[in-house]
Amino acid sequence: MATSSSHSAVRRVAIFGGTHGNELSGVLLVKHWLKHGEEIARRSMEVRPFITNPKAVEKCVRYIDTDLNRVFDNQSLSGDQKGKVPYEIEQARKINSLFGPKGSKNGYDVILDLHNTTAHMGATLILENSRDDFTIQMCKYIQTSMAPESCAVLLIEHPGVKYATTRSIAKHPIGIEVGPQPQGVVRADILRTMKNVVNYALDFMQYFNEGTEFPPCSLEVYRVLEKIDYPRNESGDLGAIIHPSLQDQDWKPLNPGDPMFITMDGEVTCYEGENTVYPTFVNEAAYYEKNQAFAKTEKVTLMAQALRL
Ligand SMILES: CC(=O)N[C@@H](CC(=O)O)C(=O)O
Ligand SMILES: [Zn+2]
Repeated sequence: MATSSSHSAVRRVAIFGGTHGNELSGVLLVKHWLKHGEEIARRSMEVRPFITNPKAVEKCVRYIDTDLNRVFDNQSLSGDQKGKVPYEIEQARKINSLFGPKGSKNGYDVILDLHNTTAHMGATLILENSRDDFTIQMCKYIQTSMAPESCAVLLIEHPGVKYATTRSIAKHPIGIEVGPQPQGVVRADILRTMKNVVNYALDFMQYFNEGTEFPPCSLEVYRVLEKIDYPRNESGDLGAIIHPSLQDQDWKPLNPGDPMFITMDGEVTCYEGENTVYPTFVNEAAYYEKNQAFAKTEKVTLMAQALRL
């Protein structure tokens, strides 16, 4: 077995902001970098900032017709949909032709997609593939550089839960999710954290292109297991809300018997699973419509081989 994986140089990197128009750290950073490209320039590669959903940004909403970050599947991208095409599908096709096409060797090498969450997740890297050594090494580098500030890695590779993200058209997609930040609001601390993560990611790629060898590494990630919805009544309205002892406790253990939800009358629903899980996206505003109160994750350790050019 090879002891190091050899990759070709990173030539083209895109930084996406405004995939959700009301997640303002990424919107402001990308708009800034469109004017001040020198701040993200690195000698060995092209770095292109891009606003992915300009109409949603203009209106400061998550999306116009449908969630852009769910429509990068082959069917939506292929263009055989009849009738009036939703704005985000049109936009997805445009983005796919500029930065993809998805699954081809012509796609961008890396796409960093910037998001904010209303959940108390801190800096989070979203990884789509547990066997992509390049991206695992990048996550490790970012995590190490961010210390002592924490930087969790969320692995969304799960047949039932995975979705077709905007960044998935790149060879190495990575989501950068930072919170808590309310929708339509920008906080300097959250924006600064996001900017630091982007700069560390770019530094990693520059070092890699210069021939730096990264030793084998292990990476602790939180792997998504399941989405949990709020208790709801027959009409689909909320029957209970996140319990105060779960609120803001993203990445903290949820043990059997721990409270999850509380009704308006004070009735508590507890976690009845057998194993400790690690909730994330707890009380994310955008997920009420997606029937998700939080996601359960488990801790898993990934391994990556040594990496060099
Ligand atoms: C709050 C939010 O928008 N989160 C992103 C996560 C991701 O990019 O994978 C989403 O649901 O698309
Ligand atoms: Zn988002």
